[in-house]
Amino acid sequence: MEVETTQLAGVMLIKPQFFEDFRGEYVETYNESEYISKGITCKFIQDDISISTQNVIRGIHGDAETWKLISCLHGKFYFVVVNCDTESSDFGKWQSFTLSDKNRWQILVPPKHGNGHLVISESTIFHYKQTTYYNPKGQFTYTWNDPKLNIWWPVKNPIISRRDEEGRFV
Ligand SMILES: Cc1cn([C@H]2C[C@H](O)[C@@H](COP(=O)(O)OP(=O)(O)O[C@H]3O[C@@H](C)C(=O)[C@@H](O)[C@H]3O)O2)c(=O)[nH]c1=O
Repeated sequence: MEVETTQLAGVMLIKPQFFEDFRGEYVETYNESEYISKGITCKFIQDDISISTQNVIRGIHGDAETWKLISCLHGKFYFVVVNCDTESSDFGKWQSFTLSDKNRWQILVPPKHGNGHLVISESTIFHYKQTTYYNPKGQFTYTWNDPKLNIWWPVKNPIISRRDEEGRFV
């Protein structure tokens, strides 16, 4: 696997190796010792998936504690990471990536960063590992089109949840 830095400090792009043969494909999606050897030393304690249909945006969500390792198990999505640390000079800096079941890319998202994804394929399975247990009270939410962040999305009218429409800070 290859691990690359990105335009955002602490955010890493991981490109796992995948193997194809006449039966299909094989990918190791996580291997603790290999990730540690590449500098990804977070202790992941919870795994999650969400399944969404085309044109859905989930996010922008984050919190002050959690590292997330994001991947696309099925389909394709446009994925955005944004620095949400109001004390950082990089607040509002964002970068986008396209994750799919073809490229198998993963993104490591540090605490105080928000993430959101737009489903491009008919449906997608968004998967992530995280270093904390679910704590909805600790999470922040920015709307996908918050002018403070000014993120470019390849869509004008996404399907979003009530929380994501309001950009609630819980
Ligand atoms: C996030 C989460 C949700 N849930 C439940 C609560 C709720 O009833 C249902 C749906 O939750 P939400 O509406 O918050 O799901 P969603 O809007 O998909 O929230 C997620 O968005 C992406 C972008 C992330 O990065 C995640 O960290 C998470 O914030 O799932 C859990 O049981 N455990 C969890 O870890």
